[in-house]
Amino acid sequence: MDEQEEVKVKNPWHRPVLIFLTVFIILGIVIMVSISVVQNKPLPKKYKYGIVLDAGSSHTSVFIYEWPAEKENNTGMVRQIHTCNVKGKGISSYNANPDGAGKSLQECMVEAKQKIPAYRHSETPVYLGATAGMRLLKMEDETASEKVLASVEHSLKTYPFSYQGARIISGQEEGAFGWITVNYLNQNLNKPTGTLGALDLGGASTQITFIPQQEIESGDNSIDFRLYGNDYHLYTHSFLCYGKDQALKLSLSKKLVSAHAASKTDPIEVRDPCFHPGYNFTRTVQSIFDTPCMKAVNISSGIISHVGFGDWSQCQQSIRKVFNTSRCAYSKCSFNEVFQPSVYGKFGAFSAFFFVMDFLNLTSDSLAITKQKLEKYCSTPWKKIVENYPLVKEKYLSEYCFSGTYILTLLEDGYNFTSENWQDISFLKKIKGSDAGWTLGYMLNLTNMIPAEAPDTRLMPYGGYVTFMIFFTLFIFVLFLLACLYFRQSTRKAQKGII
Ligand SMILES: O=P(O)(O)OP(=O)(O)OP(=O)(O)OC[C@H]1O[C@@H](n2cnc3c(O)ncnc32)[C@H](O)[C@@H]1O
Ligand SMILES: [Ca+2]
Repeated sequence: MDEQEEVKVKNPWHRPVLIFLTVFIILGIVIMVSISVVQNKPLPKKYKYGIVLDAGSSHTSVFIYEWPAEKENNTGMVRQIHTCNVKGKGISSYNANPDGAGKSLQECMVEAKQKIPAYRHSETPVYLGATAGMRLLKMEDETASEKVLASVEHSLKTYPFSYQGARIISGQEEGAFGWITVNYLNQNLNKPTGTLGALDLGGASTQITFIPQQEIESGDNSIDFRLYGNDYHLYTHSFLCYGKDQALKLSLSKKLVSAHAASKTDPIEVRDPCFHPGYNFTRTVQSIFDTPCMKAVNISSGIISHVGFGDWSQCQQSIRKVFNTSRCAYSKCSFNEVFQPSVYGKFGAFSAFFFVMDFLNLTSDSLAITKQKLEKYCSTPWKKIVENYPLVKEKYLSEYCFSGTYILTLLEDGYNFTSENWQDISFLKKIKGSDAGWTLGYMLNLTNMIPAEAPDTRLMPYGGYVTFMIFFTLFIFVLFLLACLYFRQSTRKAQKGII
C-alpha cells in the first residue's frame, strides 16, 4: 500500500460521504425553499362588506366598503370599492313627499346588491347618516324630518342587508369621523407621525377638525378618542348654514335687503360682484329665504333680477359680511363667537373645497397667486365662461366665482389661515382610492373596527420570518462546510506529520 491510499483509508471524511452529504443538504434546501414559496403564496382572501349612505343636503351617495375578513382590526385595511350617486336632490328636499325619499334610493341599493357577493348580503351592515340638510329640516318641521327618516328606513329594510339604522348625525360626529377617515386612510393612526386636520365643505354646513397645540376652551368643541393605543384630543366645529349653498343664500339675502332699501323697482335688481359680468338670472325671493338659516324679511316684490358684474375684491367684501367677528368670549375665535385655537399642522380639505378649487385649478398655488387667478376668473364675461366650459352644469358654472371667493374668505378670515400656512392645506377628493368624508370613519366606529389598543404584533411578518430562516440555515450550512474543510486539512497535515 502506497502513502496516498493509506491516508484515504485513515481519513474519516471519505469523498463519497462528502458528496452524499452535500447532495442531501442541497436537496433539503431546495425542498425547504419550495415549501416556503408555496406556503407564502397569497391565499384567496375572504372579504367582508359594509354600506354607508351619506344623505347630504344636496344629494345622497351610497358607499360600499370592503376589507379582508381576517384583518379587520389593522389600520388602512378597509377600502371603498364602489360609490353610487342617488339621482335627484338630497332626502331633505322630499319634505312634502316623504315616500319619494325612500324610493330615490332604489337604483343605488339594487346596484349594491349586485356588487356584494350574495352569500355576504345578510351580514353586510347598512347605515344611513343624514347631515345638515336634515338638521335644517328638523329645525323647520320636525314631523316632516321624521317622516323622511321613516321613509328611508322602510326602503332600506327591503334589501337583504343587515339594516343598522338611519339617523341625523351631529355636526361634531361629522367633523370627527371625517378626521378619522383621512387619518385612517393615510395610516397615521398607529404611527408617531403627525395627523392631518380635516376641512369639509358641504352644501349646508362646513366642518373644521384638528389636533390643536393649545387648550380647548369650550367643551362643545372637544372630542377625545383612544385609537390603536394613542390618545387623541381633537378640536372640532361644524358651522350650520355655512355650507356653500346656504352661504350663497346668506350673502344674496344681504345684497337683496340693501338693494330693496335703495330702490323699489319690480323686479328688484340685485347687482352682484360674485357673478360674472353679463350674467343675468331671475330668481324668486322665496328661493333665497326658504331656509331656517335666515329670518324672513318683508320684501315688496316676489322676484329679483340677479345681475353679475364680476369684481373679486368687492365680492370678498360682501362675503365678509356673513362672518360675524365682532365678539369673542374666549382667547381666540373663528367667527360667530365660536372658540377656535390657531390652526396647526397639515390639513386635508375635501368635498366642495376640492370640487371648487380643482375646477378653478387653484389646488397648488400660493395664497397670493390664488387671489390673482380668482380675480381674473371672476371678471371673465359670463358668455365667455359658457363658451369655455360647454359641458359643465350651468348652475355650478355660474357659482364658481362666488364659491372660490367664499372658500378663500372662510379659510383666511374665518379659520385664520395665512399666506405662511396656506400650503399646509391639500385640496383632495380621494385618499388611496377611497373618498375623504365622514362615512368611512362612521362605519369603522360603529363596527368597532378601530381598536382602542394597538393589536399585538409578531416579531416579524410571516414572509420575513421564512426568508430569515432560509438565510440563517444556509449560513449555518456554509459554516459547517468550512469547518469540515478545515478539519479535513488539519487531519491531513497531522497525518503527513506522523508519516
Ligand atoms: O354636507 P352637507 O352640507 O349636508 O351637504 P352635501 O354632503 O350634500 O354636500 P357635498 O359635499 O356633496 O357638496 C357640496 C356642495 O358642492 C356642490 N357640488 C358637488 N359637485 C360639484 C362640482 O363638481 N362642482 C361644483 N360644486 C359641486 C354640491 O351641489 C353642494 O352644493
Ligand atoms: Ca357632506
